[in-house]
Amino acid sequence: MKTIDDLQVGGKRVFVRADLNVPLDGETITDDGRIRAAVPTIAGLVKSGAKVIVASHLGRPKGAPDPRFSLAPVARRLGELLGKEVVFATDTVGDGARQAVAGLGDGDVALLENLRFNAGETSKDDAERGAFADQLAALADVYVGDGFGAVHRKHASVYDLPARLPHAAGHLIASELNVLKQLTDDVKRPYAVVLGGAKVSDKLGVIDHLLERADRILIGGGMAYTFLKAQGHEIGNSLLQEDQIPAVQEYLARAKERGVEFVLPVDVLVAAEFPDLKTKAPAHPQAVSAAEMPAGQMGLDIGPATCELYASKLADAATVFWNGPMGVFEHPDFAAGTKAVAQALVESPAFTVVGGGDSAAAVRILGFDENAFGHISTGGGASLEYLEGKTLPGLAALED
Ligand SMILES: Nc1ncnc2c1ncn2[C@@H]1O[C@H](COP(=O)(O)OP(=O)(O)OP(=O)(O)O)[C@@H](O)[C@H]1O
Ligand SMILES: O=C(O)[C@H](O)COP(=O)(O)O
Repeated sequence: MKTIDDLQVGGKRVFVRADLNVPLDGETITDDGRIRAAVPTIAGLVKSGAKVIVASHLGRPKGAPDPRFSLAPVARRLGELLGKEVVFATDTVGDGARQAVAGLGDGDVALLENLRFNAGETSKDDAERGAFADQLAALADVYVGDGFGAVHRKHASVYDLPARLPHAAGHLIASELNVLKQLTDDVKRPYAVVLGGAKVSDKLGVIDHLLERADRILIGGGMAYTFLKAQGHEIGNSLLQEDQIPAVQEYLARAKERGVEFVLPVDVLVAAEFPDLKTKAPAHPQAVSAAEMPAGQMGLDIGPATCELYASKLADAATVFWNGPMGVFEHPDFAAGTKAVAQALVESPAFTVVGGGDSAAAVRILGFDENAFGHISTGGGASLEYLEGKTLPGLAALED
């Protein structure tokens, strides 16, 4: 795979596919980690005198313009971080984009509007995606793939566009792969993996692979309840992936056979309903045994005994990979589990990797110093699929 250093970019129009999909509260960016991670590549291109065209998706709009998902606030923040004007194009491949690109001098930067305002970006139809990629290709001379968080998506700007232009990987992709390779090639043991979060169906599959790799797997977040149910426990109204129960039972049996330690919550925090994340009104949580969750209640965080248990299981690990918050950390009543795991990682001498948009944001929003972790990956789904050994479309497309 060529890197950006192999390209001659001076005076050329360089299309940078970044992942600037940041959490927004209205027009306020609540965590700018992904924008900061994109800066080294963009700043390097500016320094080399390229005409830089940055593009990204934000959220999941339905293939048409939707102001809630505009990248305008991101353009402002990117400009602040670069210390220079970022011209914002009001569309992605229309007059706005063409004019913005035509007006670029050497070392200037434009950000296109959300790629997903165009149905072609995410289409399953090769021809429709290809037609959109042709329109994007007309804007640029060279392609730099740097949106690590989106490389697992077979989308026009990630997969089809690099085939149409000279291409290379940017600094973020290169540094993410450098770190994640250490978890696939020569991982230092004991290797512990902590999994949580809400995208349960996306993430259960990775356990299949981890059973061959990890020494210890700790489960929290919304994922834990499918495991507790599979063990025959009552889980009230907690998040459940019912169709995955047989798979989960098979994972538990295989873990036993292979001597992989599988650690599940021993207690959880429950409440009668999902908390209000806007008002943050007190949710009156109750700590209960994981084996005795009351019917009608919902598990929303790991409990205090589990926090201690998980901290002890992480204390002597040599490598830790963590994806997915332990609870609904956005509400103060259910942030303790995520804080406890983050604290355990900070105190551990292990090489620690935190992967995932929400997990990385949680660590920063809860006030942890990101430098206290070995690596904070900008990719959640992307890093998990990479660890699974899957071929990622956005990486395959950058190979020669
Ligand atoms: N018990 C629970 N019930 C419901 N939601 C939960 C629970 N525990 C955690 N969550 C939610 O999980 C969400 C994060 O999960 P997600 O799987 O998206 O994490 P991520 O991998 O870091 O992000 P991404 O995959 O988007 O990069 C948070 O918004 C949190 O509120
Ligand atoms: O947040 C992410 O994981 C990436 O930006 C990809 O977004 P997606 O899951 O909407 O494709």
